[in-house]
Amino acid sequence: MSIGVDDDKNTLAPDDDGKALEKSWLRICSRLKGEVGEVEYHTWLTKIALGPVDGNEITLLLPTRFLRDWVRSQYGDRLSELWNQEVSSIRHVELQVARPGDPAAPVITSEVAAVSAPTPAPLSPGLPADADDIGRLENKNDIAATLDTRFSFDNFVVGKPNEFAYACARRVAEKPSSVGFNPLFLYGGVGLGKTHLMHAIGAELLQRGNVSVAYMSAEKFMYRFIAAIRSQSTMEFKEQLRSVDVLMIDDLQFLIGKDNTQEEFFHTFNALVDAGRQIIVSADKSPSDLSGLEDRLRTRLGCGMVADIHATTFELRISILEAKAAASGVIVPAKVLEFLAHKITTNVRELEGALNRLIAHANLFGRPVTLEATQDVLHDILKAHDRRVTIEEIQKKVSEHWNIRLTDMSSARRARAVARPRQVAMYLAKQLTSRSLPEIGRKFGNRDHTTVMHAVARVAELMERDAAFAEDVELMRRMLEN
Ligand SMILES: Nc1ncnc2c1ncn2[C@@H]1O[C@H](COP(=O)(O)OP(=O)(O)OP(=O)(O)O)[C@@H](O)[C@H]1O
Repeated sequence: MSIGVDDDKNTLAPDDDGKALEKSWLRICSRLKGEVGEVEYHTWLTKIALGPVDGNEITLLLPTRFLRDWVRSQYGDRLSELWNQEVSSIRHVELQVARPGDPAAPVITSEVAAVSAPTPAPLSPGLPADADDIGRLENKNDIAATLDTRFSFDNFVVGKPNEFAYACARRVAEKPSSVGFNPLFLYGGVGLGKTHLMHAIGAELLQRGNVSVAYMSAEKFMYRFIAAIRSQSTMEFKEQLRSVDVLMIDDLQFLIGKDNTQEEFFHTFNALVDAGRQIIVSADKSPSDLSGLEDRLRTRLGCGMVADIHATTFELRISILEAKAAASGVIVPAKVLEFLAHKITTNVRELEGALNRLIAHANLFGRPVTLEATQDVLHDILKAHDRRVTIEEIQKKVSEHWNIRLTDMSSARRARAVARPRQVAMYLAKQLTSRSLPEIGRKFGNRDHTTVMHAVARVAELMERDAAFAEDVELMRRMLEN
């Protein structure tokens, strides 16, 4: 969940009392302001506050979850780059929700920083902002990480592609360490809900009480391990890890090629499983496909329950969007949800990000969400997902289907046998690409954008009235999308 960059330039002095960081933060704020402009900066970025630094990670705090998610999706990478440029030892920016009275509570916000010289901030590396979401652990701070309370079983939308993984996760949350479910190995493509399920398991276990849970990414595991070696406290680190009831390691593929960390993980893994503790691991591939991991580790990882999260289906994407739209309280028309589910197909995180942007826009400007507004607000995202269908392909397929000449897509002929397929092609160009109306018009013999608008409206109207025609157009769309 943290954002990282790689580069080595300036480093943070070990005895830095926070002043250098404050100065860096001031410079970052002023650069950001210059880059995004006054309005954006004041809308989204003035509420960020400096949190603690822990090794190569700096925490930035935001007052609400909504702002945290927004800043993460829109500015996360840039913040990370800017921090790394300022202090090369900082490779990760962790965005968290601040809590009042938190020991690591923010003192320097970007708002303060942007207008006046700050007073020094106490940058004590205390508990993370969501400290009480952490499982009960001896020496809590060292190995525990926050569980993200956004991710629960209740808000995980279940469909065919993920029902098995979901059932396994629930089972482990109810009865950890059952034979056959230890380890639980969750795998699947990027952004399909592995982390969500792990956090949900953690939250459920903690709610049931009396267990200690540790969750961390494999990357964090490695950094902690290296830090322990540096500070000559590996024994302590091992003991902490081996004292938990449930250990969850996310994105295990990160350990490929990191032989020493793998070795350490292998021993921890064995010690925990042998002691009857539960291990939950996620990765982007199945244990047998994780070439680059040691064989003995792969074999052990595959010994328990291996559950695959498959790519989403259109139906699942619609259900996820419906659930998230309902939770936001903003009315998002079914047409818009379908449009998004058609356009963004591979990654739920991106799908969610697109919806969040629409919702933020609607909230900010008090305007209803419409298909037109969606195409406008999400122009950049849609463009990135557009590569599959070009207007030329649409014209070719439609001409073949209605048996007209390809040149008639641009000709001035107005006979219905030609004009109707041309209108359908314009309609599909509007639906399946992110080209603007004037751009589409140009591709159809330099027609005016109002002609395209008329064509789009006419085809939509005909589809409402004529089921056979609607079926034809839908068939075209599916053929073009595949
Ligand atoms: N079935 C689902 N129901 C609700 N939300 C989902 C579902 N699947 C994924 N998400 C959401 O999509 C986003 C990405 O999910 P998550 O971080 O769990 O993916 P991941 O598989 O761990 O990705 P990565 O491979 O990048 O680690 C999260 O905000 C999560 O809540």
